[in-house]
Amino acid sequence: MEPAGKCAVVTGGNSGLGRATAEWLAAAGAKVVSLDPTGEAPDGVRHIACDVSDHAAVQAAVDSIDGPIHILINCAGIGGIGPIASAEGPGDMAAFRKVVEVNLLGAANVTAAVAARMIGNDPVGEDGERGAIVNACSIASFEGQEGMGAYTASKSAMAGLCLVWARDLSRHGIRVNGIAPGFMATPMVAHLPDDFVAELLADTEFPKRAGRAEEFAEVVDFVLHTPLLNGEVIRLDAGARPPARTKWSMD
Ligand SMILES: NC(=O)c1ccc[n+]([C@@H]2O[C@H](COP(=O)([O-])OP(=O)(O)OC[C@H]3O[C@@H](n4cnc5c(N)ncnc54)[C@H](O)[C@@H]3O)[C@@H](O)[C@H]2O)c1
Ligand SMILES: O=C(O)[C@H](O)[C@@H](O)[C@H](O)[C@H](O)CO
Repeated sequence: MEPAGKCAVVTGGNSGLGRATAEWLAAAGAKVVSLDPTGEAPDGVRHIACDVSDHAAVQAAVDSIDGPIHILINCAGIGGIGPIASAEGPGDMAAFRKVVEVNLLGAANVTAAVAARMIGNDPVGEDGERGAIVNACSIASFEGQEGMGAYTASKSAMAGLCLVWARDLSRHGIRVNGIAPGFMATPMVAHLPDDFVAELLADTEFPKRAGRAEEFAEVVDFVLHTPLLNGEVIRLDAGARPPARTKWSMD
């Protein structure tokens, strides 16, 4: 899927990985729309204020986009830390629900609305491709650390859904893939203490540094331009396999 002249929806396109991807898509000649409840879209990107966990708002936002939609990047996401239970009692189920509602159900809301539109697109190129969808997964899709239950629930589901949604949509010429980053330097993780981050990065293989948002956008570029890639989740984590817990997180 060549972005030039296409329409791309990026959720969470006003910050971090989504913003870098929206900027790359716009520079590549796509018409880009960011669905994000806060912040400002990059130059040349249309912003629709939208909470992806609000099903009706998502449908209205997608309906307000004229013409075909070819590309969807599901980047909207929030973090959340807390054990399922502790000596103080049960874990915070409202917080658990919120993370799953945004990261998982939000992505499902947008994918349902956008994919339904993609199905009506004219087929493009020798394969007759109609659309391409990329899900922001996480290293936590595979190795969630202590206290990361809600986030891991959402991100392991997002990874699992790449194949299922690819299977749902293959008959319509729509591909679905995921990218699973390790620690990326974005506003989402800017509040984390330096010693915690240092310990995480020490566990990477090579290179031992945080990823840059532009490196995520470069993998999106590769995914969009590689027609044979479908139902796959690409790790982008410098070979990191996080331990169960960091020294920092121990009591
Ligand atoms: N930064 C990392 O280390 C890292 C690693 C792996 C995966 N991820 C995932 O990548 C994605 C992007 O993360 P980031 O680091 O760029 O974070 P970020 O906080 O910089 O950007 C996330 C964006 O999502 C938006 N957002 C939050 N809730 C939303 C909602 N309900 N509806 C629509 N938009 C909403 C935010 O306003 C923000 O603009 C997330 O799904 C995150 O889980 C991040
Ligand atoms: O998805 C993310 O926002 C990040 O990758 C974090 O999950 C950390 O890198 C992880 O805690 C390391 O185990």
